[in-house]
Amino acid sequence: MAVVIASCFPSQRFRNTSLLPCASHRRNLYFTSIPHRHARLLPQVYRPEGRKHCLRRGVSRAAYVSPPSAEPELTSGNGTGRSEESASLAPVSWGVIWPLLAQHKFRILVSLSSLLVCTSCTLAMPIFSGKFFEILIGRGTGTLWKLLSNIAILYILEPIFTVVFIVNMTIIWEKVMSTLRGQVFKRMLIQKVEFYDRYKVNELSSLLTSDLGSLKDVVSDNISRDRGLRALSEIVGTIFILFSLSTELAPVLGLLMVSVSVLVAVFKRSTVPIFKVHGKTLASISNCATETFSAIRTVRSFAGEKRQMLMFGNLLLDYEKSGINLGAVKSANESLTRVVVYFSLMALYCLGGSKVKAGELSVGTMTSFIGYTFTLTFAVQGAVNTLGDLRGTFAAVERINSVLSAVETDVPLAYSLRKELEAEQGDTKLQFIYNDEYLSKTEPRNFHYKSIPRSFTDGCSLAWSGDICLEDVYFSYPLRSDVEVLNGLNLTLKCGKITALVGPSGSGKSTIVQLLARFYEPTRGRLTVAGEDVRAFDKREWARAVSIVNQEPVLFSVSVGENIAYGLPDQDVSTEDIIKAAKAANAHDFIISLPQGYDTQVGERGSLLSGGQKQRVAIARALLKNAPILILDEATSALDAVSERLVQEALDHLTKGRTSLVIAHRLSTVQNAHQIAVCSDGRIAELGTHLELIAKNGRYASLVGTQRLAFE
Ligand SMILES: Nc1ncnc2c1ncn2[C@@H]1O[C@H](COP(=O)(O)OP(=O)(O)OP(=O)(O)O)[C@@H](O)[C@H]1O
Repeated sequence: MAVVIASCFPSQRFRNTSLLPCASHRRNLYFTSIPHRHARLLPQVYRPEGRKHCLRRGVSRAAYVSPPSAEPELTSGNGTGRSEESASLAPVSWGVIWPLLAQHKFRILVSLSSLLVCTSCTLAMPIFSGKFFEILIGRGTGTLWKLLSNIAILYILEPIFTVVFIVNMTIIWEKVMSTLRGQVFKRMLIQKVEFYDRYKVNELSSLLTSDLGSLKDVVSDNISRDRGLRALSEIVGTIFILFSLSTELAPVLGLLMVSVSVLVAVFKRSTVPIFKVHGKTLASISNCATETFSAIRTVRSFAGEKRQMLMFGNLLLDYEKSGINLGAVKSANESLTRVVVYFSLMALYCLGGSKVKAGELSVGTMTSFIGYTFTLTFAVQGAVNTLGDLRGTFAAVERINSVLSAVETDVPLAYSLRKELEAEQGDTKLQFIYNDEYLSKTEPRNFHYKSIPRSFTDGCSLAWSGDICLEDVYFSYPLRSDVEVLNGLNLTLKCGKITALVGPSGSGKSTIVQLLARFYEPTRGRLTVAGEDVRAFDKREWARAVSIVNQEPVLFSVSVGENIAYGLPDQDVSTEDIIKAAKAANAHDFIISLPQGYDTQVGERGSLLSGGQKQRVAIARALLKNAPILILDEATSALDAVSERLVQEALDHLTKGRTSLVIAHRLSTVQNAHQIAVCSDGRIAELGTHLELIAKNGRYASLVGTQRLAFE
């Protein structure tokens, strides 16, 4: 695979440079640097010190490019190339968990050995009890003190090995779960954007917390005495000892086992739907609470508290009902289990008692038998409870797998992420992030580009020097595939110039933005940069070539400085660079007046800042990113006059030298654009300058006339 580090020249010029890959086979590794003549193509706009435009650090910025002769094979349709195999690989399955467990072979060995020792101690106790009674009634061999000292050794060894067992099991499972959680999170991040249209944020976060939590608990809650593996080993050991003590009495307890097992099987089958309903209702409760609190201002403004309470109350009733159903099934099973145990004990007393009376069985053996009955009872009940927990866990795992079945994986994104992670083995403590065995397994086998996606440096330098074109683009949103939003749209965004996009609501303006950002791919037609299809470029790296500033910029709940530094998420950004970007975005003055300056926390989604302040932080972030393509989606429409002036100044700075697409409804913004495109019914109906379009007296003139493009 050809690897070129940080080349800033357009890919079509590979043939003309002395720094070309030196072999034609794409698996060879190539290193090169930026030819100066191409670096000069970059406009003289704001660049943080120390940052070499498109040049990114070391191997981490390695870019995968094809040999010059190969033409890119673009994936068809939405560009996924997903295979059946990938769909069948569930994110939480034995196939995924086994390799994670296998990394802890030594600990597993220690755990199983200590389990063997502590179970043997537990199982030896009833035998010693029997011997104790034999000695008391004068029939036993050996002294009482010798017996008691043996019992004391058992009492010391059992807790010690229990600790060793629990500690090791806990370490193994916590490590496995961290990796699994990291992998599921990663799996979510590589889904296509429509995945996030389909599922609520809260549903997704509960998969990571409560559903995966249930998988974690099934081990951590079941490593105590009488549960899980320990219960299972006690059951096996007890049955073995019982048969060696008395072949006549053992079948009585065997009957107990069979009965309980049948009950467990019935329980297992009957509770799956109840567990599912219970889990779903809990998720709805959590959704309702999240939605209410995140939209609290809307709730207040409509006096909607009562409605929200009623909605929440109804969900609580559903949860209560499913909880009671679950409890009823559990209690029926619990009492049936007890009935079987008591029935078996009675049988044991009758049969065993008569054998002792007839001298066919010693009192000690009978005493041991009674002891084992209780051991078995507790162990079987523990195993039943574990099975109950497993039911809940299976339901949770099924939920995770059904949501994360690979249907919506954004394969090109997954591909570029994997390559980047492979090249960048970072913090050893976070190896589960970098260890990408899982991603490579989930990557569909039939996914390939005839040539490997080109690098950011290619896409970036092309974007600095060439036009961006939407060529005969058709598009419908995956969740509404019957509605064609774009119908053969053609639009050229001239390099380094501002294109304003206007049009009636719902005409497809924001959809064009989503396609330019490659959140979605066109169903037909293509997007090109300097004549090259954008799908030829590495998707994550393409993201670095496009900056978007929205009407409602989303900030992270960290400090102002960290929010600005997010413009370069993989780099250590210096304070000077952050301040420089903030100054250029007209944000520095308000930031230093905040209580902790650049360290001030902005609150959830930036709620502790005003709209104009958030907007300027977002612009500073975009300035730091220094991407060649800029999209402003109604960036000033929600601001008052003063804020708008400050933001507009910052935007003027930001748009300088970049290929910009501006969606705006203020005439002042629109008429200063180099060209104006009028979008209507998913096409560009008119294109020209303000004066040209007014003279044409068409749709644009009518938009201005009807004040849908507002004068200030
Ligand atoms: N995620 C989505 N899934 C399905 N349909 C969508 C989605 N987003 C937008 N649409 C639909 O696509 C059409 C175009 O929407 P778009 O947001 O591009 O219009 P717009 O011109 O930007 O409108 P406005 O000026 O009101 O923001 C609309 O009919 C809208 O309902």
